[in-house]
Amino acid sequence: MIECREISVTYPGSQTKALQAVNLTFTKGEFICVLGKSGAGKSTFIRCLNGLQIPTEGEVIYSDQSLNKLSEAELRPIRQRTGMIFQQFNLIPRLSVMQNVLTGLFGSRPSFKNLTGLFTKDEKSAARNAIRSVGLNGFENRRVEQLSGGQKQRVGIARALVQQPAVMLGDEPVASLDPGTANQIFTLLRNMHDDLGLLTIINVHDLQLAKKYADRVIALKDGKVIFNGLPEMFGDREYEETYGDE
Ligand SMILES: Nc1ncnc2c1ncn2[C@@H]1O[C@H](COP(=O)(O)OP(=O)(O)OP(=O)(O)O)[C@@H](O)[C@H]1O
Repeated sequence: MIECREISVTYPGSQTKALQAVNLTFTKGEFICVLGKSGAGKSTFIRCLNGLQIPTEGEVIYSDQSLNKLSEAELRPIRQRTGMIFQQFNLIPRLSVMQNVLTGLFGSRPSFKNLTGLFTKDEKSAARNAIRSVGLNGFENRRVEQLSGGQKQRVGIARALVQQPAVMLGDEPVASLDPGTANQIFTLLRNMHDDLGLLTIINVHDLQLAKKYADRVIALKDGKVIFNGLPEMFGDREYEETYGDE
């Protein structure tokens, strides 16, 4: 479904590669966690998967299309089917839960419609269903700034869900949450993944979460893949290699 062929990223003005010749293949139905210490290249990697970052070398193939070769207009439907959740939630704090979730539909509508802020009955109903499925029934009109971190991430997930994603990407989505809430969010993501048959790829700092929820673990170090396999094969030696003296 997604294939990374020898992708490398060098940021302008930087001497080092943030990603170095990464070769990986991802299939529908897989739930994958990407581990690595700060600066290992996890965010850069996730951003390459939906065309937010175009590799300086190599290419990402998404359902037989090379992302390098697509125009912004051609990338749009791919991004629309790719839900993305973030560490800092990337919500609009002063707007309601409902209004934030509806922004997930922006990519599928003509821009002039987004300027009006008007949504159809069906769109509102889809947003309400997404809000219900993340456990926030009754919070539709609550302003996001009044919610806890875990509730905010649920709104982020509902916004991704309303896009009817085939792929769900997460860039450290639980890094700002306490361990109990982080587990609840991962349980929600895993259930959603199983129900909808998604491909889910999530950056996470916490090895225990990766071991508990992932089908496959990938570890990055200095932009290189140093582990790619079953969570139970990621042992002390792999931990030491990934995190070193952290
Ligand atoms: N916009 C940028 N310009 C220049 N260098 C960058 C940029 N973004 C990231 N880097 C560098 O690329 C490398 C990989 O960064 P990246 O953010 O992908 O790592 P990460 O594993 O996600 O780290 P963290 O967990 O701290 O977010 C780091 O050395 C970082 O300093």
